[in-house]
Amino acid sequence: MKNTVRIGTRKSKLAMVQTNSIIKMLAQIAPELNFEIIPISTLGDEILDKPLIQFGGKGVFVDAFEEALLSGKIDLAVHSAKDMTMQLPEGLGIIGIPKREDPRDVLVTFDKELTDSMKAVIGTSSLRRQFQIEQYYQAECKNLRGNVPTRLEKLKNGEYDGIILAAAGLKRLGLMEEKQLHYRIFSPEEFVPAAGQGILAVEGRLHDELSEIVAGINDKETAISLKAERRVLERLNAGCHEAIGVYSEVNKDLIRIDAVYKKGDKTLRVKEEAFTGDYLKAADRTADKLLDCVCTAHTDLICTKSSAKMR
Ligand SMILES: NCc1[nH]cc(CCC(=O)O)c1CC(=O)O
Repeated sequence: MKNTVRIGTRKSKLAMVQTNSIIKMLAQIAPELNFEIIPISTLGDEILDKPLIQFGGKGVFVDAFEEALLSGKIDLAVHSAKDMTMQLPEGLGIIGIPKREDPRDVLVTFDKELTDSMKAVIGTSSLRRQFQIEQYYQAECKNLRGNVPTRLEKLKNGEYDGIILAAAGLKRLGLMEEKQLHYRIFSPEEFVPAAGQGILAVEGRLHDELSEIVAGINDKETAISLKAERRVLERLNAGCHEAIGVYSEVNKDLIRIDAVYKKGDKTLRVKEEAFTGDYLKAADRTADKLLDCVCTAHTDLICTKSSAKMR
């Protein structure tokens, strides 16, 4: 096997940090390998003035990588799992899934904390974040794009009273303890994260020698969680233009899945629990219940398995 592995990554600082952390893990299990980082520009990085939903959704961050992987220009690509499309091209797959970083969402404010039910202009382009933050504040959501440091700059410039970011990105960039910033961290129960949030996924060509090496970085529980969460999205046929949160946690023999879905004026919530080995069945049941309710239920809120209420 060639011993220089070329790893494609987006150019943002977060993408670079993520790629370097994967390289560190790989270097530990395969010290004979060398790594070269190949920065790749995607449509999603270049068009910054529109919400993603207006120009093709999630795929805009990953298509260029898949071409590069298939043509052999790169050997691996490092992604935030939550930005990945459901269908990967024939021959490619997620071959490495390390332990999940903090999955939670954080409301970041500058110089102040928001009080409950206060009127506030909130920066986020995510429909999932929009409908959930409305459960806590009288939020008027304004589009917010760009990489994490740019988003924080826009907050500091006073364009927003608060912005919502993933704890994972903030932590990876060392931006979770900035002076003057306040962080309201929501538990996954209070504010359901995006499928795959906080998880890194290494994409590569299936069944080659490298894929066996990369599998060495896998965290079993994270891998199960990611598969379960992605399965729910797949069954709902949900792209990033859907207001949907899916979060799962594996605890030894048990997996719990928690999903919220806003469709029209209905807000649906489903909780499932199953033996870990049945994680796909649990994901299917979660999706079935959501679909069922979208089609038939009169109630605008359902809770199964437990009585957690959204506010
Ligand atoms: N949509 C952008 C994006 N994709 C991945 C992360 C970082 C968090 C993660 O790794 O899941 C972010 C930033 C954010 O949502 O705050």
